[in-house]
Amino acid sequence: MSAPLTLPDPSAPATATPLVRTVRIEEPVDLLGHVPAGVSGAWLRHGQGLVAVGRAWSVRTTGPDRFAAASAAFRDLASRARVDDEVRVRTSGLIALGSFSYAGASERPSTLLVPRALLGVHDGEAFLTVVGIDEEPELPASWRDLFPSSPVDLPAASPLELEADHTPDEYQALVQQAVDEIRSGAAEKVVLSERTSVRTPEPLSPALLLTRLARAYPSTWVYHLEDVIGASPEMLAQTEDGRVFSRVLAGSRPAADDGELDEADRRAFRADRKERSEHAYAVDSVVERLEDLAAEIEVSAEPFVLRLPGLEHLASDVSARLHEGVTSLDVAARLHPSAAVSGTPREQADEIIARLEPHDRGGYAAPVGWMDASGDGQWAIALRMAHLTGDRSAVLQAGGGLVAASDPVSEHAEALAKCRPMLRSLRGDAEA
Ligand SMILES: C=C(O[C@@H]1C=C(C(=O)O)C=C[C@H]1O)C(=O)O
Repeated sequence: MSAPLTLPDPSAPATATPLVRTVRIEEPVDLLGHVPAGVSGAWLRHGQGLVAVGRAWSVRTTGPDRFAAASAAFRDLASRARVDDEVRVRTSGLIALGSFSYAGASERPSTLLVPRALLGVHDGEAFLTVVGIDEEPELPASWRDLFPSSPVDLPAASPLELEADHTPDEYQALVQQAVDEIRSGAAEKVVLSERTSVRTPEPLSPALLLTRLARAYPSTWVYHLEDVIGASPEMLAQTEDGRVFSRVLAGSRPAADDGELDEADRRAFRADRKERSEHAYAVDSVVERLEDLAAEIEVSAEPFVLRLPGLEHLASDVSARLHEGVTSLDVAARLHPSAAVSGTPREQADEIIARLEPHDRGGYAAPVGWMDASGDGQWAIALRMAHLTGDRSAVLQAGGGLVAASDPVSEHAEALAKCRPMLRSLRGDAEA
């Protein structure tokens, strides 16, 4: 295995001292109304969270130890931090946003980044954090100077140009090949995915995409850092006060956008043997690995149905008491990739994925989130996402779990349904 490569930002020497100041904003703040055009990162849910501008410090890592290397660099930075925080809520003070790559062999670096400034809302309380490296951070006269209003949402200009890596027939043949390998005993579950390249008529605006995603999918964790952007329904590792929470999704079906779903229909989905087995692999993968880091693990007695616009998932919540000193990123690193995004057994599934998927997954299906100086934080799985690849180009990626009973046509439909949140936000309309 290659040694991990750690690339600290050249502007931040190893002795860098972060000076952090968080001040309360007395007036109510509509966070989604203040995602500025130059946003450098974001984490949004139910209208709360963090919006970032600039970069005070960052570390980039690659290789199988990319999590540990990034974690060590941030811990080192945090040990020197001087923090003046009058708000003292979960997301105030020294915060790093992060996006990791799916594979240890990926060429795309994983990043932890401390922004120059963060606008935050937590439990209705608004605040501004500013960070200086080796110098006092400057507080602006008004928080609006750093976080002006979000770009104005214009109606869609003209249609997107879309090109999937495969034709529907080709993708279904790949699914069939994976299913055949599963039937022959090579693995029990494999999560295969498809990429769709998009060209847009107008330059892409991460700020606009974020506000659209957060407004249309308020219950998801909407994220952006570096080249990834999306609206994830799946929480890999959330820690607070010595406890860890993980929401495992596996087993999906397209659903109506609104209107109440027939209860009998939903019961049938929950009872479906194929969906349940797909789901069980994912839950087991999380529970087994959590055992190394936590005790008193509790799992939802029965999977519940998580409803999103256009899609439903079987979901289980897992919680546990963390062993002393274990950080949110330690948990994310241990759980990644769970069988919700790789398969079972993990090594065999990842081998099949690397063979059948034509491209490196980059940040797709990998941890994305934030962490504070104590190591507490939230790491979602970067799903329902795009890689921003150019001024007017992005690559969407989505897939689904395959077991011996999977059907290529419905799997293809599921992968397409999972692209809809990003397609809709790219188009700026309700149709996708
Ligand atoms: C792989 C994706 O989603 C994952 C796979 C699911 C499934 O197979 O049912 C459901 C949710 C996610 O864990 C994706 O969105 O691309």
